This record gives sequence, structure tokens and C-alpha cells, in this order.
Amino acid sequence: MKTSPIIALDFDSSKKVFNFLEPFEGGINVKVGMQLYYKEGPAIVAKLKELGYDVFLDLKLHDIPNTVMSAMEVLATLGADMVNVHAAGGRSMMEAALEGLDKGTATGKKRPSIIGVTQLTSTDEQQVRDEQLIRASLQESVLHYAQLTKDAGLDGVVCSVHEAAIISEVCGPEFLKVTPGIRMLGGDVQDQKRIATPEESRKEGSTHIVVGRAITGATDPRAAYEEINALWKGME
Ligand SMILES: O=c1ccn([C@@H]2O[C@H](COP(=O)(O)O)[C@@H](O)[C@H]2O)c(=O)[nH]1
Repeated sequence: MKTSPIIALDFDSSKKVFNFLEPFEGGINVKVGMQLYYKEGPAIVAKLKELGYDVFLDLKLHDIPNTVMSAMEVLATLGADMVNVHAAGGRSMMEAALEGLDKGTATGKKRPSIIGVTQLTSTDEQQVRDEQLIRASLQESVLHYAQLTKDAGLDGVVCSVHEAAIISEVCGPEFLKVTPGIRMLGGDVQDQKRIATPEESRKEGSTHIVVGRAITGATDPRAAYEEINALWKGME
């Protein structure tokens, strides 16, 4: 995917998506999540691709290896540029996901990048300790999942900006660090816990930022996107 911000199209219909996208030029990065995909199905991915968007299909697969492999074989045919799984599903599940993608693209289609979700950006230290019963710190847990994801042969991870630098050190700068939880200074945090600004994302070494409500909920979404893009690229 290109390095411009990935807009999370968290809408409940394709009509709303295309109304929203109207003021934007084609060729930007967009993310199709569960809400939109479950409502509109594979057709939404095909339509966005046809219009020239780069698509991150964010379905966060997490199941037994065989099920994930079969599902990825199907997803591979949709034409998305990036897909993902939960790293907590384990190394064999992630290897199976990759195998599914390879099978699904065996006929010559380009294989999408595949990344593992480490700890959701809506998770904090207390949840890792008291709900997940993990005895390591949140950062150690994220780093562990990043290493596991790399060992399984995937292309990168979803993490927060706060772990991007250490993941680059350990897994290499080329390993993708796709970071949601992006907020403008003083912006509403909503359900996110590990947030950061676009400038911080650049400085910490995110390879991609995912931005939803800071753009989709703005009075002028196109202006919000341009501002975030400029800050992310270091042009302001
Ligand atoms: O750890 C994660 C993984 C995925 N997301 C997704 O990114 C967007 C963020 O939306 P905002 O409105 O900018 O908070 C959303 O689609 C999530 O499903 C994430 O936030 N954190």
C-alpha cells in the first residue's frame, strides 16, 4: 500500500462510503472493517479497487489454523492490498493464513500483504494484566507478538505508535508497523487507549497510519485528511 494515511471506512452502507469519498481524489488508501464488510460483502472491496483505491481488508481473522487457511484462500481472490489476523491465534495459525493466501493467489494474482494484530490500541496495561492474565508488560506482550508474527513469515503488525520504534529495532525497519489510534492534539480519545498524533507516528517509525473518526467525523473530512497527511509526511 502507499504510505499515505489509511482512512477507516467505518460506515454501515456502501452509499455512505461513496458519499464520503466523493470529495477525495482516487488512489488514496482506505480500510474496510467488519461493519462494512459484513453489510456489503466482497463487492465493496471489488468496487473500491475498481475505482483505484488501495484497500486494507481489516477482518482480524482468529480461529483454528485450517479455518483461517480456508478463509484466507477466499480473501486472497478479492483483490485487497492488505489483510490481517490476530497474532494471538499463534504461529501455526499465522503460517496457515499465509499458506491460504499463497493458495488463493497461485493463479498469478498479487498476494496481499498480511499483518498480525498484536494488542489492540483500545487495550491498556491494566487489561493486559487483569483481563488477559499476561504477566509481561503491555510493551513486552506487543513485542512478543511482533516477533511471533515475523517468525511466522508475515509482513508486519498492527500496533500502537508507542511500540513502533522498538518493533523496528527488533524486527527490522522494513517490517510493517501499521498504527491506528491516531488523534490530533487534544482530539477526542473515544474508545482508544494508546493514541498518538500523526507527527509522533512519523517520528516513532510507523510505516502506515490508520485514521477513522478524526477524518470521518470531521466537519470537512477532506481538509482533515490533508492536514493529517501533511503532519504525517512532515510537511507542516
Ligand atoms: O488495534 C487496532 C486495530 C484496528 N483498529 C481499527 O482502526 C480504526 C481506528 O478508528 P478510529 O476512529 O481512528 O479510532 C477502526 O476501524 C478500528 O477497527 C484499531 O483502532 N486498533
